[in-house]
Amino acid sequence: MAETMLKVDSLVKRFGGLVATDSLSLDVRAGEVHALIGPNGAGKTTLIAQLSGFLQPDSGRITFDGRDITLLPAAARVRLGLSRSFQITSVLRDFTALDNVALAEQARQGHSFRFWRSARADRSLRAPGRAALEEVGLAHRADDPAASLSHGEQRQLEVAMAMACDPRLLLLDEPMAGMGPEESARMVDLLRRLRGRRTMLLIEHDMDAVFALADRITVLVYGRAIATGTPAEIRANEAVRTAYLGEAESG
Ligand SMILES: Nc1ncnc2c1ncn2[C@@H]1O[C@H](COP(=O)(O)OP(=O)(O)OP(=O)(O)O)[C@@H](O)[C@H]1O
Repeated sequence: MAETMLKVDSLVKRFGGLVATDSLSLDVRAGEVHALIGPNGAGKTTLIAQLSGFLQPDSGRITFDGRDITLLPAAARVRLGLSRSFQITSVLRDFTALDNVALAEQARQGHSFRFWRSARADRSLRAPGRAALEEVGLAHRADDPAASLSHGEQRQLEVAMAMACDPRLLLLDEPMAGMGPEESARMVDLLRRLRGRRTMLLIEHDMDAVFALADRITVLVYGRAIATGTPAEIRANEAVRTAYLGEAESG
């Protein structure tokens, strides 16, 4: 069995009286695409925020490559190879696709976005930037302003921005959000190409995409993991059908 890359042990996060992460444990194995699904408000985003270091858990432990990272700041996690895909709002619209990737890389290295001029000029950032654009299928758009990219291409750009940091584990927070069927299919293709080369934790509402991509799926309901298994196991799981899939299918 593949080694465990990320391990979450009995994680708890409360917002006042609400337990958003409720004694949650899960593991992500090296090389797998692990999807996290669950109804609205299940706690998916809250979990990703704790994994990436934007939220501090109340208790529990997060281990990455055998190292306890529970209290590590976000930037330090990125340097260890744990990278969250950028949100579309962090794409600078007047900058080219390549500039955006170079800036993301520079920001991850701990520099400020204020020094964008040097990022533009810095050749050491441009080669990995081009490679990342190549990897997501956007090389032909490298010199176009981000504003001229379609919604789908901007989301591909977000993935390239995360890839520029050469992550060992990529946290993808709803990469298909707001996409039409064609754009979604393109993103599924992209993630399928990355599969095997990158370990991914994927949060996604698009069940077709999840079942097409995931090696394993964890189902969250009210902050708890009610099941983890292969897509076939999750489909057949009675508790999951009742709590989520049945509801989604009938609704
Ligand atoms: N900063 C916060 N303060 C108070 N409550 C919060 C905060 N962030 C999230 N919550 C609550 O925690 C619960 C989990 O929210 P979260 O956004 O993690 O769910 P989700 O599974 O990502 O939902 P969605 O699929 O709608 O994005 C929800 O009840 C939400 O209202």
